[in-house]
Amino acid sequence: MTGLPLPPPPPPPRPVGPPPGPAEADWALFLDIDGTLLDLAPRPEAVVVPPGLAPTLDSLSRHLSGALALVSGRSLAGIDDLFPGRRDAAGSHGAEWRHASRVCTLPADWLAGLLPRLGRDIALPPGLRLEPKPCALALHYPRHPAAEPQARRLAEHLAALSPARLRLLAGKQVIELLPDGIDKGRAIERFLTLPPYAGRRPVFVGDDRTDEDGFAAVNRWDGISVKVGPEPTTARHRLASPAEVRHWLAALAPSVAGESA
Ligand SMILES: O=P(O)(O)OC[C@H]1O[C@H](O[C@H]2O[C@H](CO)[C@@H](O)[C@H](O)[C@H]2O)[C@H](O)[C@@H](O)[C@@H]1O
Repeated sequence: MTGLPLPPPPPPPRPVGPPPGPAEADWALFLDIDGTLLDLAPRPEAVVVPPGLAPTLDSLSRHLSGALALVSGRSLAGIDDLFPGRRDAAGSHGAEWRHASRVCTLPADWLAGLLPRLGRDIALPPGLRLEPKPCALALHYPRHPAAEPQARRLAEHLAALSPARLRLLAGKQVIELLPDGIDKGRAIERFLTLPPYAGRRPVFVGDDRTDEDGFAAVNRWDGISVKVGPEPTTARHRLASPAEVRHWLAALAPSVAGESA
């Protein structure tokens, strides 16, 4: 009996090595939060910030003359709850952005129009948790992997209802709606046009599919892209876990080695 040929197996993760260290003084360091700096938790509010991590970031920031920014899917307010100090950051995947004292947030009338309808005249699948942000909406389906198609269908429905052009972004047990044209790569490139980031070699560490835009941008700038975890990636270096990231960061700034792991 002849059958159709089997499709080729998916390519294995690229054998990329660990990132270099210690930090060169001309790096611009961009760090994702969930799954990178912090271990994942069942709920966004359940993550734990190890006590030595913020001092490590502060020390590295000084070493890099301030060229360190957090680049996260969390809102800026959510970032500040975890890492106080109004650090440079891109929040909501870049829909919110803070550089020194300057803050930019995209208008989000589309979200104000949709939110009241959710659960009232738009049904929510069981197990779905909504996380509204200033200009993005995350649909979490924790511990319900089977809910992913329903979450995706709902997100597509909401995007179709919205007068704004939106994009869907799939992360770990989450689908997010955010304005079209927003991604972490653009957020990083925006920092790279401004002091103290301009002229430096970008380094971006992230763990999720939502970080691939950031890796692509950093690769274009001949920077150092670091994937956390085993999944396929376009990043050129790899670390196994957030604990490895924290060890690597501590070793980048020798004066604080061992504080944050
Ligand atoms: O870009 P990041 O800093 O990695 O943020 C991505 C999303 O992180 C949060 O959700 C994720 O982490 C939670 C805590 O570990 C986890 O419970 C959830 O399943 C993950 O999707 C955050 O809630 C989102 O707003 C961020 O976009």
